[in-house]
Amino acid sequence: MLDVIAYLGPEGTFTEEAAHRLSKKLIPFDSIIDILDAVKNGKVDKGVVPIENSIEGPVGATLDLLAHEYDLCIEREIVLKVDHYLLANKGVRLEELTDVYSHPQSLAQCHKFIEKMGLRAHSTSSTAAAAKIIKGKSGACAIGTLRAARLYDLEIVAEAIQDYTPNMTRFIVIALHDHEFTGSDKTSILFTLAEDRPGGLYEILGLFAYANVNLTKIESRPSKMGLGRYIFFLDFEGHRKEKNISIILKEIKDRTPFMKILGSYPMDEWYKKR
Ligand SMILES: O=C(O)C(=O)C[C@]1(C(=O)O)C=C[C@@H](O)C=C1
Repeated sequence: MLDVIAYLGPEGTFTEEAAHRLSKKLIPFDSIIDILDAVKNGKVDKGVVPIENSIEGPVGATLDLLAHEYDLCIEREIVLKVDHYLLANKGVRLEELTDVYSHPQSLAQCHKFIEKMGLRAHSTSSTAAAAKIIKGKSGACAIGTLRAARLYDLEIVAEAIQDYTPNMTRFIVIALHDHEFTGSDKTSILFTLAEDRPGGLYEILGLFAYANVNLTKIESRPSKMGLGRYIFFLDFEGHRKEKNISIILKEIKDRTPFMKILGSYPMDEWYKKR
């Protein structure tokens, strides 16, 4: 039985492309919080959301919702190569364009192009939403996918307009439970420090170095408790049920006021080929 997967819609988004790697039974949602809600309430089996990009960095909404609002698991990661296309209504020439619409992440990943073209930028809930919005809109263009051009009958006026190439976005698959041991896994956690003192973060990171566990990502996000108070997000190689990892996680739990294990899941092929 194919899983029913929630993704950031409408049809034609990069998140849809990532979700298609899991299943053909996809349901579009307008926002990341709606996707997490659908997973939490059992309306879908899983949800696919973006978590970081190689140009723009973290997707704050995903990190903040997983930290503060939802107790859900990361079951898998999907790394996608993202090429942004400039889409416009049929017959419109590049020099006639004045306004560009797209998801904030896409606008940021194409910042130099937008500046060079002198376009006014407008944020939308997704790239495909932008493609629908510009239909029939004079002087308007959208940054989106090849599929969105076909779905919404738009012309491609410029290709691969992102500021840097390759441009990769990492998505996570959110479920109620995380993955069993597969032998080449990653684990994601978050934690806060008891106090702001020299060596506080070093002591936590040192637990991994001492156990020869490789960290693949560290990110700090505001804890919302005041300036200078952070939540730290860590990704590292290994499964939470492996003995050496479980010992580290117990140590962190004993030394920090707040720690969450977001999940253990198979490492995407992209990381294995690096
Ligand atoms: O709007 C889309 O097409 C999305 O899938 C969202 C999203 C994102 O939020 O990062 C996904 C991949 C790209 O980095 C640009 C936008």
